[in-house]
Amino acid sequence: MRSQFFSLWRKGTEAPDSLPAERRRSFEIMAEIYLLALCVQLMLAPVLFLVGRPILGWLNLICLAGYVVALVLHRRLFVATALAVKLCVFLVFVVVVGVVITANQASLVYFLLFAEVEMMLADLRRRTKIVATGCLVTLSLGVLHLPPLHGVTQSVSGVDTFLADLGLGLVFVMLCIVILRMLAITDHHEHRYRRDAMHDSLTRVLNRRAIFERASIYWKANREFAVALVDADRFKEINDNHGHSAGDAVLRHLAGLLRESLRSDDSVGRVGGEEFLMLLPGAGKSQGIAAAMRIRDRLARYPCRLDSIELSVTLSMGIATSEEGLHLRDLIELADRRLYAAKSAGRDQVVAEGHADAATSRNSQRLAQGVERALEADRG
Ligand SMILES: Nc1nc2c(ncn2[C@@H]2O[C@H](COP(=O)(O)OP(=O)(O)OP(=O)(O)O)[C@@H](O)[C@H]2O)c(=O)[nH]1
Repeated sequence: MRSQFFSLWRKGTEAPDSLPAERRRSFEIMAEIYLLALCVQLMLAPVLFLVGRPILGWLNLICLAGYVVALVLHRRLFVATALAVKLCVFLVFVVVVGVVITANQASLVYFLLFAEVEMMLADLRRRTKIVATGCLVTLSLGVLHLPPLHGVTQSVSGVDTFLADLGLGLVFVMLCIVILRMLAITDHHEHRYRRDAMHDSLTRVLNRRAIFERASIYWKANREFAVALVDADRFKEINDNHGHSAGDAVLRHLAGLLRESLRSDDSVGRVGGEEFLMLLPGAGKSQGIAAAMRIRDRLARYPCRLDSIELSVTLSMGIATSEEGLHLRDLIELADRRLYAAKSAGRDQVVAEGHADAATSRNSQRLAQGVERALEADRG
C-alpha cells in the first residue's frame, strides 16, 4: 500500500522524457509542490466542515479543483499557466480566509512568503520572477494595511509602520536573491557535470557514449543521416617517434579540425584511441564524401605543428548512410568495414561504397557494443 502510494507519487512527479535535462529539476520540484498542496488541501476539507465552517470547506474544495487543473496543465508542460492557475486560486483562498472570514491579516504573510518560494522555484524567466516578487510584496503590504473588518485598529507610530513594512519587503527581496543565486550556482555546476560526462577529456569532442546516444536518437527518429568513421594513419609511429604527448597534441589538432570542418548540426565524437565518429544529419552519400574531402583539404592546409616540427598525419575514412542498414549497428559496422578497406588500399583514402558482405573486424564488434549500450541507456 505504502510502496504503491510512493510509486504513484513518483509517477505523478516524474518529468517526461521529452523534457531537456536542464528543465527536469524545476519540473519535478513544482510537480511535488502541486501534489503536496493537493494532499494538504484534501486533508483540510473535512476539518473545515467538522468545525462548522462550511463556507471555508467549499472554498477549500474549489481551491482543490484549481490545483488539479494546475497539475494537469503542468504535466502537459504549460508550466507558466499551471503556476498562474495555482497561485490565483491559492491567493484568492488565503486572502478571503485571512481578510474576510478570520480577519487575521498578519497570518496571510506566511502564505504569501510560501507563494514567493513556489514562484522562485518554477521554470520561469528571471525577470518574470523579479516582477512577480514585486507584486507579492505589494499584495502583502496592501493586505496588512487594509482596515480590519472586525476588531479595533491599534495606533502605531509612522516610523514603526515604515520599519515593519521595510522589514517585510526585505524578507521577500532576500528570499528572491538567495533562491535565484542558489539556482544559478547549481545550474552552473549541473552544466559542467553534464558537459564533462558527455565529452572526451583530451579532445573535448563528444565521448563514445554521447556520440552513440546521439546516433541512436537520429536512428529512432527515422532521420536520414550519414556516419563517417575517421582514423589517423600510422598513429603509433607518431607516438613512437615523438612521444605520447606529441600524439596527444595531434589528436587534439585532429579533433579541432574535424569540428571546424563540419556544419553546426553535425557532431563528432571520439570512439577509440585515434578514431572518431562523425554524424551528418540530413546528409546522403555525396554530402558525406564532400565533408570527408573538406576535412582532407583542411588537414593538408593546416598540418599539426609542434615546436616548429610538422607532424605529418593522414586520415582514412569509411562512410555509410542511414538507408544502408536495417539497424543502427549494421550501419556502424558498414562504415567500419569501409574504413578498413581504406586502410587496406594504402591509407589516406575515403571509401563510401561496397564491402557490405565483408567479414566483421574485432573493432566493429567493439563499435557495435557501443551502439547497443547507447540504445540500452536510451531504453533505461
Ligand atoms: N598519444 C596517444 N596515443 C594513443 C591514445 N590512445 C591510443 N593511442 C595510441 O594509438 C596507437 C594506435 O596504433 P594502431 O592501432 O597500431 O594504429 P595506427 O598506428 O594508427 O595504424 P593504422 O590504423 O593501421 O594506420 C597506439 O600506439 C596507441 O597507444 C591517446 O589517447 N594518446
